[in-house]
Amino acid sequence: MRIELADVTVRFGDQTVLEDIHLTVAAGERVALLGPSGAGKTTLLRVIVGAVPPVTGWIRVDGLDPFGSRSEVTALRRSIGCVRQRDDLVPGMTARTNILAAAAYQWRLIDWLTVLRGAVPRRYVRRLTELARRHEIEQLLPASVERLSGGQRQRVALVRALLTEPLLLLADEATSGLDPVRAAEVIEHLLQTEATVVATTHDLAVASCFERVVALRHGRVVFDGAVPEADDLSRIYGRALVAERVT
Ligand SMILES: Nc1ncnc2c1ncn2[C@@H]1O[C@H](COP(=O)(O)OP(=O)(O)OP(=O)(O)O)[C@@H](O)[C@H]1O
Repeated sequence: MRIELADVTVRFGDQTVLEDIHLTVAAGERVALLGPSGAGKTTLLRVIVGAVPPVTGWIRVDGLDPFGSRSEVTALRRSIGCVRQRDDLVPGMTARTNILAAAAYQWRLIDWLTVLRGAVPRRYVRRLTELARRHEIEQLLPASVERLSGGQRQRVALVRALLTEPLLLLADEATSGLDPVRAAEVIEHLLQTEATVVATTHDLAVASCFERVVALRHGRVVFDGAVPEADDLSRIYGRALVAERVT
């Protein structure tokens, strides 16, 4: 999905959180949104999904307005998958049920009944099997999510986001709290999808896995291009922040 933002400014009360954002992401592109805490990364994702309205500017996702008519909003929400900062898997439920619940808004009664019996509705069987294999969570599906490690939970959250075949995948700090090896694995899995991907991160090592980096600072785009070298970043953020790997 192609994303276009022009002249987007967001304020919360007196605080300007995003200022004059101009950004175009081509269909199929993979973009890391890099920046220190409070830079406005999550807010930018929330603008794209229509959760936070800008005070100026406009947004189009595949030509649709996330703040437009009900049919536009419904079409967009069905085409967008999200992996959140702290995965919001439901405790007490298995990984399989958590993943299937993502498709709940598309369910018919027969699907609900199938899931209540502990099975996968027929129309999701093939896709769940394929995704579970690709993202190496087949063995984890029957496990209660509390028993999974952070990296396993993030892979379950990723499969949950992909089950509905999103054209746009938004990942908000999908690797936070993971060690560098597990973080790299999650990113590798994230980048296997054919969807357009926009992923926020504090971490330059994570950002460097992407073909394009958009860096935010104090709500403004301060870099947009191929993965910057550390020297470029030190100009952008100052040496102290780079030393902390933009945390
Ligand atoms: N709903 C809200 N109401 C008021 N202020 C908010 C709201 N959401 C975010 N903010 C503020 O906007 C600023 C940017 O927040 P945002 O979560 O977008 O930053 P971020 O770059 O994603 O940070 P982090 O990496 O820590 O998640 C912060 O100062 C935050 O406190």
